[in-house]
Amino acid sequence: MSSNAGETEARRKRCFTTLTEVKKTAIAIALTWSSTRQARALLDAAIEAGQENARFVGNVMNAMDTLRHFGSHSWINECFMIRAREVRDNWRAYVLQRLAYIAVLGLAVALQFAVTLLLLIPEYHAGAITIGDMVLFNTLLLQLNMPFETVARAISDVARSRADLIPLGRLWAAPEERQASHAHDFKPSADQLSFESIGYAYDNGRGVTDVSFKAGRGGITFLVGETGSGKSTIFKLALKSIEPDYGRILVDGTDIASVDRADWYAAVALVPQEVMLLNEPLADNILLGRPRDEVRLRDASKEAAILPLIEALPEGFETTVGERGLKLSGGERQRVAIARALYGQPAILLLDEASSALDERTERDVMDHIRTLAEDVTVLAITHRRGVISTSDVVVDLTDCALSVT
Ligand SMILES: Nc1ncnc2c1ncn2[C@@H]1O[C@H](COP(=O)(O)OP(=O)(O)OP(=O)(O)O)[C@@H](O)[C@H]1O
Repeated sequence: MSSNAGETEARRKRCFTTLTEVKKTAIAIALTWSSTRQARALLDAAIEAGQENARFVGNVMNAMDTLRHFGSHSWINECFMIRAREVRDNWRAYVLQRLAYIAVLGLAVALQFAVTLLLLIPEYHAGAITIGDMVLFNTLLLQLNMPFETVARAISDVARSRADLIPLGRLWAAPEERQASHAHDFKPSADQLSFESIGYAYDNGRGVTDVSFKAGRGGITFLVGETGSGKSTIFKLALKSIEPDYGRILVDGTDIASVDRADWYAAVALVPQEVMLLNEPLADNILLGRPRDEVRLRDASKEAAILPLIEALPEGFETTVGERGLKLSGGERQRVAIARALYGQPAILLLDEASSALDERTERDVMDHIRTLAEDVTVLAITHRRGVISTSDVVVDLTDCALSVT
């Protein structure tokens, strides 16, 4: 009779244990399913934000020269901080969600373990279960560690992401180029640019030699010449990216070597061959962090022959241009770059084959606008297409650096 009662009691306990296990498994599966769905969304957002940030960082690295040239440090820092914060917030949301899930799961496992142990220890004493069963519990206990390992991995991922961002921050914050030792406030008046017997040799001995010419207002000064004749080198010298080995570059009689770089950049604008665009609104791509002036923004866009296109867009100046400006054609990208240069109302404008991606008609429109501007601005342009040159322009032929002005 008592052995029957004992068996019934043992069966009841086994039933209870099995039921508890089934319930716990069902709850764990439901919890894991719903939590994983939520975590996936958060993880996707975190990875997306990370990738977006990486793309942004890549663009910024490619565009370092342009951004420095337009004095966009604080704007780009701000953009960078916003994105870095977004990445951090997304990862934090993901980690917190995982932590909550793991905490609930861990508690449930611990509770189940405690209850099961309480029930099974008397069974073991009664000889109903073996030591092997107890080892099984030990295995369960070890499994409790796994969620915590996941947390540790997530935290180390966050730490690694942060570590990835810090070097860029340091790079960006690094001191810029050395400034002219006797720098002074500089404002060009007549904007006449004179190259006087300039020579520059790269490490490989190539470069330019004895280049002399003058560029002033009233027409565009075109630099022409065979490939490798030194056109881009002349631009690098004019932008103070490199310093001449001999000779002088004067602006209104002042050697630009003595002009502070920031003052020089404020006076000179470059439209490069390779246009750098960020996946930001058109207005931001033109302003690059400079204070927004609606009239100037419209005027610059009009002079760059891109205003009608911008106004035809549903979001106008607020339209984002896509990754590296992919939503725009080559010609449109160049016109944005021209508007960007003109927005700063420069005294000297450098165009590095700035209209080469435009179709003939648009190129003519843009160059006509620029020719009008050349009444008030000194425009120096590199071109391979002689067709864009008009009779009012000046041509500096750099072929073999044997300079001839026609
Ligand atoms: N960073 C550099 N390092 C070494 N040599 C260079 C460098 N940049 C240009 N050169 C050399 O200096 C010379 C002038 O080059 P530059 O790029 O100024 O010519 P370019 O007239 O602009 O050519 P292209 O019409 O092909 O753009 C060439 O012989 C070129 O190989």
